[in-house]
Amino acid sequence: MKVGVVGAGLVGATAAYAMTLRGSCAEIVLSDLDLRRAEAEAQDIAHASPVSHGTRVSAGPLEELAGSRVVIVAAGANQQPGESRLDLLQKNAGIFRELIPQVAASAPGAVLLIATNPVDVLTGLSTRLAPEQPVMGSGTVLDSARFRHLVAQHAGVDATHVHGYVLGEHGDSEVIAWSTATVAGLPVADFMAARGLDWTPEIRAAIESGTRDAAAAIIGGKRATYYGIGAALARITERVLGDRRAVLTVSAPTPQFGVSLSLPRVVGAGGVLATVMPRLTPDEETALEASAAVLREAAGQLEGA
Ligand SMILES: NC(=O)C1=CN([C@@H]2O[C@H](COP(=O)(O)OP(=O)(O)OC[C@H]3O[C@@H](n4cnc5c(N)ncnc54)[C@H](O)[C@@H]3O)[C@@H](O)[C@H]2O)C=CC1
Ligand SMILES: CC(=O)C(=O)O
Repeated sequence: MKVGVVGAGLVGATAAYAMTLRGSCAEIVLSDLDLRRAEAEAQDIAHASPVSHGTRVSAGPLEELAGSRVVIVAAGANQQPGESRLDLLQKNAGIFRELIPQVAASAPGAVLLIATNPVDVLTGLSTRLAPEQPVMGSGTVLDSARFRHLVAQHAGVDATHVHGYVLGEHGDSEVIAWSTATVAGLPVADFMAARGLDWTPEIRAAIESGTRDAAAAIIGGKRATYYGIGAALARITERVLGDRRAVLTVSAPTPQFGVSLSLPRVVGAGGVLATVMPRLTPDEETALEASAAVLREAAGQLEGA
């Protein structure tokens, strides 16, 4: 099972490293405009292979993506401190208009997994640029992981026993859907009460801002985020390769909202197999519609540009 990674920068290389350590696939090919960088990253990651799962890791031009089952796209500019993801739109859309048709031609049939920001708008653009190809974006898989991590920290449990979804934009308007959140199968407030833990509006607000503002905080401290997204991309890729039918908040075009955004979706071979619309509170529904409106406006800026 072969996976392509286009854009061998911090995100693409970290995703390849995560897949190598996890044994997600048999072969990884890295491609980048800067082929020397891709070759150096591939060589460095390949040195982890004999002491992990023996994954074959190489670098090459886009043509070498042929035969990939999934191609992760992480090519393009990242945020500078103070920039929003949407500020990257015109620059990265310009890159995608040239790149995505070439990726699709090189790896027909592969699921395109978009990571480049603003990921929702670029996922929508990619579905138009590669109409024959299954396309999804990493969306709020990372944000949902950040949310689960923070709830788990407060609850004092392993984060794999915390569930809950962040919906809408992977960005400032994202919706932290508390109504979907559980710890050990209990609504969060019930779990905290059962364990005698404080559960105040201030604690909830801190978890919300810690989730929404995580990227800005990390970029402020070390200029980029890559470990969380690298692991998330490996996980999504494995779910496609293994046809695992995992429920993940990936981004995909959503007719109900007229734009690509994140909702819980069943992910397996071929990408998104179904969407599961959660039962939200009225406030969450309003926030989700507002997030969709932000994305529709951003997507509208691409038309004719
Ligand atoms: N979806 C998510 O949750 C996350 C998304 N990101 C996004 O991922 C993207 C990449 O970020 P980093 O890896 O930190 O940036 P980076 O600057 O380290 O790497 C970007 C790479 O893209 C390459 N590139 C540019 N144009 C290309 C083209 N036409 N063809 C092939 N390669 C090309 C560059 O040569 C560079 O190696 C950014 O847009 C960033 O905002 C970052 C973190 C999380
Ligand atoms: C940069 C980015 O999108 C993130 O870390 O969430």
